[in-house]
Amino acid sequence: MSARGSLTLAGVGMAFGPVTALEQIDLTVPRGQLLAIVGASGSGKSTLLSLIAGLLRPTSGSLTLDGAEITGPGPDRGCVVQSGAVYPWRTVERNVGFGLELLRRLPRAERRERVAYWLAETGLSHLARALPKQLSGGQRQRVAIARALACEPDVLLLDEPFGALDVQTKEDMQVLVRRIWADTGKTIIIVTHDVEEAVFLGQRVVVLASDPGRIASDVTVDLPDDRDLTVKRTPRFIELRSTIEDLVRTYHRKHLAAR
Ligand SMILES: Nc1ncnc2c1ncn2[C@@H]1O[C@H](COP(=O)(O)OP(=O)(O)OP(=O)(O)O)[C@@H](O)[C@H]1O
Repeated sequence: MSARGSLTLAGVGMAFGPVTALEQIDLTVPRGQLLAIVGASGSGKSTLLSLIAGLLRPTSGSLTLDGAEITGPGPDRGCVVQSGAVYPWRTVERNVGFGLELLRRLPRAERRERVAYWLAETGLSHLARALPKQLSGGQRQRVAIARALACEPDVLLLDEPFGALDVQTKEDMQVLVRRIWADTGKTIIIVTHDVEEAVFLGQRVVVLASDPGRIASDVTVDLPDDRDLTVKRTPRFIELRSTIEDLVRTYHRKHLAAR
C-alpha cells in the first residue's frame, strides 16, 4: 500500500487569457481515495487534471501533494489519457518499461521484474513482445495504465481513458481500475463524461459546473467497496446515477441560459 498520495487544492483558479476555465476550486483528496470528476464539456475537467499533473500552473491558489507544492510533473503522479499515447515502435514490454528507463536508474533486473509484474496485473503478459499496432483499443489502454503504474506513482490520474472503447471493453477496464485500486491503495482520480462509469468507479463523485468551471456538487458514493458490475443493477446505483446525471444537466443548462 502506498503511504503517500494526499492532495489539497486551495482556491485554485485557472484563466487562459479572457477564458476562466476554473475558479476557486477547494478540494481535498485523502490518500487512497478513488475520486471521479464529471461535468459538461468545457467545465474544466481536463484543466483540473493537468493542474494536478503539473502540466499547467494555476493562475491563482495552490495545489499540494503530501504538503509539497506541485510545481511541475513528477514521478509521484502517473497519467493516462484517452488516446493512450503508446509508442508504436516499442513492444508492449518496452512501452511499459519506458518511464522506468527515463525516470529512475533502476537495475535492469528490477526493471524487468516490475514490468513483468504490471504486465501480469493488467492481463498483458501474453502480449509482451507485441507491437501496439497488433493490439485492440482496450489492450492499448492497458499498456498505458501499466506504464503509468510501473513508475509506482502515489497518484494515478486518468483523463477519459475509456471514452473511445466499446461498452464491453470499457466495463472490463472499469473492473481493472477497481482491482488495481483495491490491490495498491493508491489515490486515483478519473475524469469522465460517463456518469455510470463515475458512480461505478468512484467512492466520491465531484460534479463541475461550467463558465467558470467550479465545484457544483460533491457526492459520496455509498456503495460497497468490493463492488462488481452487478452493482449497476441495484436501486442505490440507479438512484445515484440519476441524481448525478440531473446535476450535470442542470449545471449545463444554467450555463447555456447564462449565455
Ligand atoms: N490551452 C488552452 N487555451 C485556451 N483555452 C483553453 C485551453 N485549455 C482549455 N481551455 C478552455 O478552458 C475551458 C475548460 O476546458 P477543459 O478542456 O478543461 O474542459 P473539459 O471539461 O475537460 O471539456 P471536455 O469534456 O470537452 O474535454 C474551456 O472553455 C476551454 O476552451
